[in-house]
Amino acid sequence: MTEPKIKIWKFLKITVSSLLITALALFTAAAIRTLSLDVNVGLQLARWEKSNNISLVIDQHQREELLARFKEAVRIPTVSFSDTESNTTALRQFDSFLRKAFPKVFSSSLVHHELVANYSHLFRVQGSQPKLVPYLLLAHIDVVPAKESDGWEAPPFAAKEIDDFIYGRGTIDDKCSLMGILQALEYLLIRGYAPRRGFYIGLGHDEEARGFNGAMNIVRVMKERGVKLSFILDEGMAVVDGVISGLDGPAALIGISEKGSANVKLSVSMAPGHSSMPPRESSIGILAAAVKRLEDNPMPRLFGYGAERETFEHLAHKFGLPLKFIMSNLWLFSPLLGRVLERKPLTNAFVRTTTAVTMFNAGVKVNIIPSLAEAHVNLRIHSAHSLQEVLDFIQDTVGDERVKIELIDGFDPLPISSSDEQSFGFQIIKKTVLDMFPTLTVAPGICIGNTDSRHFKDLASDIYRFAPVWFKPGDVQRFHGINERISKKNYEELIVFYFNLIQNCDIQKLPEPHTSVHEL
Ligand SMILES: CCCCCCCC/C=C\CCCCCCCC(=O)N[C@@H](CC(C)C)C(=O)O
Ligand SMILES: [Zn+2]
Ligand SMILES: [Zn+2]
Repeated sequence: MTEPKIKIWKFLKITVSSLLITALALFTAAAIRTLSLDVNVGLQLARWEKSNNISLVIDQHQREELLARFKEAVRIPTVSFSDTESNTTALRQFDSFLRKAFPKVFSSSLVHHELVANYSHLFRVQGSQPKLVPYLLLAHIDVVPAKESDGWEAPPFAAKEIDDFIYGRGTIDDKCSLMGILQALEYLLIRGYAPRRGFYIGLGHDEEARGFNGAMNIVRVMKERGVKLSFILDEGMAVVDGVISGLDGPAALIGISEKGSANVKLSVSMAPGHSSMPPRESSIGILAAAVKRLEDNPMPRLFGYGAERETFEHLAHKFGLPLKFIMSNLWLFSPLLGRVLERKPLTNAFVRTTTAVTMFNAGVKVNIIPSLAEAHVNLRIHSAHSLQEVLDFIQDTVGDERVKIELIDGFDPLPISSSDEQSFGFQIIKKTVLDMFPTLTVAPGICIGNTDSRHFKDLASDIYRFAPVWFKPGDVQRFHGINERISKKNYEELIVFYFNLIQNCDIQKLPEPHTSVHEL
């Protein structure tokens, strides 16, 4: 499989002279604007409240036990096959497994547990200072289907260990977070920890089938109780290491929004007939032409108008020149960078609303002119676009009244969560990451897929999508793909991350910010 790296160094093929001419022309036109060399320099926190955090020391025996528990979780095939079909036997088995694996969590007087919609779980961990607004950690129990015959190196529900990695469906999506959160809480409770700030843990059972039963019912229960949250942390983004070429060192991308989505059905109906007397145009031909027009006319380039702009501005200082300069001045160069990023599917996803034709059905027999041809198009909506604008664009591009266009489901891009120095959730996550991995660059990111957290948007204005799962070159394809795996070390890091994060959330307020912007 081809590695979907950002071919940043293709920039080098852009001649220095053309770059300078463009820059100078635009610079003159925008003479009152100031060029910056690095917009991220000042974004560091000054001083944190002194804390007495317990540090997590894991001995060899505990290491073996925590890995055995994780493997057991992966071996339970909690597959969501579709919106209506899931493995309910496995979901019930998973419930029993959790109670056995984390006895302290299920027996502590500080923890209230309830089953929601039969298979989802909601935990409320009581804080000693009720004035501190609680937060929510989310993960999901279900996984997408996996077949060994697709090319897995190990059976997908065996949790086999190969070269210090555990292979299996759910190892990164999302049982590592689920088990990491509960294992961290188990360890904290064993050590006698009682949080100052209360928090919730929500484990949905049908995220891979849109979360309509699990997450949505957890939301309903929380709304009925009038819960308001300071922030939410769910799956989504990760630590990328060598995935963005030209970037010096690994980066933790904390998702501050996620793209919107739309599923649109296109259909053409005609009178059926004998294939010996074909009409000049068939339903298949008309529909195929419409689909081709959609593929040939991608949605407009919007790079720089959405939250993706912040990602590149934050990462700018980790690139060499000229990229550092370009990314630090996206007010000038975003059209240029957008053109480069659109060349690869992974980075194109950050540039525009994407259009994917995912299903095409027509015809029942070789000698019958088909009466109905149908195609499904899945669109992922850029944060500067709206669902309505996308539907209007499809209508204009198809431009054929014989093609019926129906919106099956869809939603706008999610609001953009705060990521400044006053942002409690973002800064707590950032501090927790940097305490563990001091050399990482932390930047806000956009989640190109959707997560259960979108159902919780009325409960918190700040939603983050992140876990410190390390993605190296080739790993992004393991997500919903073959050979999904996590290293034993990385799983242990996730436990430490949640263990520290929960304690870091106990601080009363963030330290005072300080800023400085270096200008040319
Ligand atoms: C600037 C380049 C940055 C590259 C970052 C790459 C990091 C990629 C890491 C993970 C891939 C994104 C996965 C996001 C989670 C998606 C979960 C999912 O599949 N959700 C479903 C939900 C649906 C409602 C069933 C979806 O289809 O989106
Ligand atoms: Zn997931
Ligand atoms: Zn998934």
